Amino acid sequence: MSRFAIVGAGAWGTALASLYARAGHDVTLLGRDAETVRAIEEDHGNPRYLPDLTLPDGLNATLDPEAALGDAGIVLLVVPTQSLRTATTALKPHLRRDQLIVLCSKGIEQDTGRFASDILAEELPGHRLAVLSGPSFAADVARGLPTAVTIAADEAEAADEAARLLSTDTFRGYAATDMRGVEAGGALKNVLALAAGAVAGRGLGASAQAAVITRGFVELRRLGAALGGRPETLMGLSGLGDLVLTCSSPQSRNFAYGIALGRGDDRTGLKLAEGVHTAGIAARLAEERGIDAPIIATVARILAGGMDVGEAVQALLARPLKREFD
Ligand SMILES: NC(=O)C1=CN([C@@H]2O[C@H](COP(=O)(O)OP(=O)(O)OC[C@H]3O[C@@H](n4cnc5c(N)ncnc54)[C@H](OP(=O)(O)O)[C@@H]3O)[C@@H](O)[C@H]2O)C=CC1
Ligand SMILES: O=C(CO)COP(=O)(O)O
Repeated sequence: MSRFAIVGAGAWGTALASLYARAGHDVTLLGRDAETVRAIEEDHGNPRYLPDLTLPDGLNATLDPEAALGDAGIVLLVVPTQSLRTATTALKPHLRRDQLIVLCSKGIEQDTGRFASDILAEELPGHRLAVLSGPSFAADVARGLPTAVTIAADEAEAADEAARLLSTDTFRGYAATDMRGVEAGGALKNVLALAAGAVAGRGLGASAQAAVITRGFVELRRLGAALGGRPETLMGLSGLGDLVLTCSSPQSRNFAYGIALGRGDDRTGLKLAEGVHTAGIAARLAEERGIDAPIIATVARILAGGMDVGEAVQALLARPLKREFD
């Protein structure tokens, strides 16, 4: 059994910690909020991020980075993308080159256009990295429901090894060598889920929602490929698979945020929706590369306050007709 350290005691970090503790691994969750750490240790729960779930007995939580990371063989980084650089910098003195670092965030750093693996390469050069991404709601994984994800590393053997280490009897990891494609799919599907949610929230109908998901997938494939992802990765679990999940369930925080946008509801206090932080930079990356991505650009404009959802729908429908496949 391996020693796991999981950084970030939010919904996804706590779910992955539960998964690996149930599978018999020695797991320590590193939090930064004393009450959350206390609740995990003493009450076997994380009411702030995963209410109504009982966490397994063997799951430890701490505020002390050295206690969590010191003798861990596998370190999962599970913080929001915009916090990843700060979190990594703070942990640097506690991390070792022989540890496998697994990146679980889904987004693009908004000031730099960097993905998680770029941030790690800059902040912790020479460390072994894997990316874990795919259709996987925290509450499902924490409950032990069957889940399949992509686990990518630079080399095939390293990816196979990471997938073996990170799979359990309910959590099936498919190995891949296209880290960039996996990261691009995970980041862009969140932006598209905002669009699909806005369509649902505005009551535009199931047909419009299917159109947005399908045309959104065209944009994910175009931009994902321009950013260096392989077509088959973008068609896989971490691309199409996660797009389907996130664009079709209010359990998704991005879809739920989109619903609020579509309804014109107040969005203060909603849970983390990574797409809100990724939309602007994704639109900019598309523009810089000459990639046609009107849905992503429209989401970015709505979030920046440049148009409302009604105007956005009119503008998208008024675009010149074109061939479906160019
Ligand atoms: N939830 C899900 O179903 C899934 C989420 N993901 C991805 O995982 C990432 C994390 O999401 P999720 O756990 O759901 O988010 P949550 O909002 O539920 O939790 C985020 C956690 O990160 C902590 N955190 C934030 N900044 C730092 C920092 N600088 N140092 C240490 N801890 C920090 C927060 O601490 P505090 O409480 O103190 O603010 C909080 O515990 C996102 O990129 C998301 O897209 C991927 C797959 C599934
Ligand atoms: O990434 C996820 C599912 O794969 C979680 O989606 P949300 O962040 O939208 O809740």
